[in-house]
Amino acid sequence: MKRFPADARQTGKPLFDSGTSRKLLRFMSITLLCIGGVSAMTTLLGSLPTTIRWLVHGGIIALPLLSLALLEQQRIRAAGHVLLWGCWILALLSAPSTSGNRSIGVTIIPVLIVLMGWLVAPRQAIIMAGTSIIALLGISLSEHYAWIALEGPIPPLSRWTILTGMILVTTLLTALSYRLYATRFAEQQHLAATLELVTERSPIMLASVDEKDRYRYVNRNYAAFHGKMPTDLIGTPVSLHLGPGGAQAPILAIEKGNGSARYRQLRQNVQTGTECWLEIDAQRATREDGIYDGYYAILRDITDEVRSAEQIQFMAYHDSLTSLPNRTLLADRLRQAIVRGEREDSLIAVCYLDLDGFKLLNDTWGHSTGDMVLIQLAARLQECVRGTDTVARLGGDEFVVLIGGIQNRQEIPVAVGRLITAISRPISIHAGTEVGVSASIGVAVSPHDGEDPDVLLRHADQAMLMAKQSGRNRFALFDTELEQRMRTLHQIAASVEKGLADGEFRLFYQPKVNMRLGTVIGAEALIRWQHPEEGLLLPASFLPYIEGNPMASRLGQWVLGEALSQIRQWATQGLQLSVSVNISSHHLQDADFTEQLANLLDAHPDVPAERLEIEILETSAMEDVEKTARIIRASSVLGVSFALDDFGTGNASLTDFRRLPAQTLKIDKSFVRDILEDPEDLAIVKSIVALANSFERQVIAEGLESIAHGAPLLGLGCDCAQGYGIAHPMPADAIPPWIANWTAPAEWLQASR
Ligand SMILES: Nc1nc2c(ncn2[C@@H]2O[C@H](COP(=O)(O)OP(=O)(O)OP(=O)(O)O)[C@@H](O)[C@H]2O)c(=O)[nH]1
Repeated sequence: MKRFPADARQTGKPLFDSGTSRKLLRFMSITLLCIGGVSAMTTLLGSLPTTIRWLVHGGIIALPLLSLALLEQQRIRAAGHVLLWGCWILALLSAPSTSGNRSIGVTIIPVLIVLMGWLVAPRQAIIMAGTSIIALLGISLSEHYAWIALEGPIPPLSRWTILTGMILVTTLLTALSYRLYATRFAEQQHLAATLELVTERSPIMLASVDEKDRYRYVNRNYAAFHGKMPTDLIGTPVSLHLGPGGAQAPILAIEKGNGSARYRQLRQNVQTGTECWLEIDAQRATREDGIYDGYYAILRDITDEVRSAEQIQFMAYHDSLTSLPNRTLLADRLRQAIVRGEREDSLIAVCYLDLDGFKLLNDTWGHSTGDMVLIQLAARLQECVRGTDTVARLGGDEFVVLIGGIQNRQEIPVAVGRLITAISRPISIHAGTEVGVSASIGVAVSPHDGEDPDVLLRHADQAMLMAKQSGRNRFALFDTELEQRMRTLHQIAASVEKGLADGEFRLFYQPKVNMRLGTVIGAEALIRWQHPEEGLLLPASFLPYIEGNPMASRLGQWVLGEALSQIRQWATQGLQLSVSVNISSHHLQDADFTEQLANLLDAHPDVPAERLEIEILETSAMEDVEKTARIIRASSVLGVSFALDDFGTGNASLTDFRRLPAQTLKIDKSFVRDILEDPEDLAIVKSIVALANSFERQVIAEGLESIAHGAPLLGLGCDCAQGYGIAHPMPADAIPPWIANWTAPAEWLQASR
């Protein structure tokens, strides 16, 4: 019978190991065979009835042979049983022939009992001892009442000599057995005590349940888990503490697992009131006869393991800052959404968000404030979508929102509009301080723009870049034309990069003059691309394509450096000329623009910073007046001056204008071109000049197409101009001779008087 662990004290095993048992049994069998041979030739059993005599003779031969055969098959215990029980029966059968229970045969019974304990099992030895007493009692009674009147001849050996020998052997064997039993018992006691110590001290919970589903044994931990003492549980039905379902669970698991089962279960720790994950190892117990005897279970609290596995799992699929799904989980959700969309015949909008100017926010307020903003935005985005939709962070300032269940495309702008509104609400970063954030969003719609997660994400990303390039804080829907355009943009940016590396870019210079004084006041640097196959290209054929691309900033830096080198070169030729350079709004918005400028000026120490002027489009300055003003102020500290290019086209309000510390206004050529015929344009130019005068700014007319255009400008107080009417842009080495030869037309001098 298997019991755990109380029954560990009773092993029921023989004292001898199988090797010793085998040797002993073999020895005994052979000895018995010899005895059998000798006894067959003597008249030892002569007084017995013939049948019993032959039975005893046959037994003495058959038993050892059978035992030896069983030993051959490694069936040691069976061999032991056959031999010992067989000898015992033969001893009893032959007892009457040699004077009943005083016979020599009977004297071997104690020896057999001791051997039974050694070789087969202590329990069998006890049975043999008990039945021996009954059998011997029966023999004594039969002798007394002379039921059996068998009196044979006295055996040739002296009965007393054999008796004494047998008593000595039995005493010796008994003493030996006692020692062996005592040692084994002490070992068992020690093992049981150790087991008890281990089971009670270990964090493991143990329970043994009987065949009627009652606790047979529980250790202290198990009982404590249920808020009880072991004595409160032992003997009570399991269902009383775990409910019928809880009581059935291990039994079902064992049945399913063919005798043993390992499974996990979430259970309430009654003592602490917390929920715990338990790992349960259950094993069916069976009695020796194979009958079900309940089960025992080892339970381990694996809550920490489960929690940390959950944590690791969470970290593998979520962004650590915002706890939003990461790229891996997003791909999975997107796959599921595509399948759901196909099933429900609905659309999925994949919205790719990239915050605008987040680098500057980080640089201005610090990385931890940036983190705070990202966390707040993550929460806002989640508020904008349904529980079935997904908001993921890809890293940096990039998020993706999956919106499913869309029935028609008209719903998309509404949903994306909600995202834009949520993002643009001011975010409080410190007590009383708020920042404004915007995002550019690209939207790809499944199934039209792709049915594969990677393709959809790529298309949404491309659309997002378009939204960025079209001015930020807006969204763009992906379309195939857009993809083509993106590809073209990418190719142009790559060839510009190559052209820059191969030195194919040139700067041309267009003189700027003071018409009233008849002097050259500077030159505007204008980029040209000496393309190896397409010849000299004007900026309109490549600049718009790299707008918003990092290449634009790199090209802008090259222009600034080249212009500074040219100023220095002209100075060495005795020509002190100021140069203005056009800078794109994206380049100006580079977080390190002022730093780039300072580095370039440092690289040209002999060029006075005042000789450099930066022209920015009025329209782009108006996109973020505050930011542009900040950059202008920071760069002006270096000595560089600024001009607002194409002035009059950007609808700058007076407030904006006042906030922008640019020293010069360049009147857009569209107004200058028609001043001779169009009184409205003349009026515009007049008001710009008046505005410049009121705010003490310089003013210069762009696109002066003829000498005739000069006089009205001079009449309005606009003394400076540039344009084809004065000179076309020309290579740098053409500038000195042009200046040397240029004189102001007489009409201008007259108009100036
Ligand atoms: N605070 C914070 N900043 C991050 C984190 N990861 C990336 N960034 C920063 O986020 C900025 C992302 O900048 P970009 O998207 O390249 O540039 P941007 O300034 O947003 O410019 P545009 O996208 O062109 O509008 C970089 O400065 C990164 O250093 C983060 O976990 N926390």
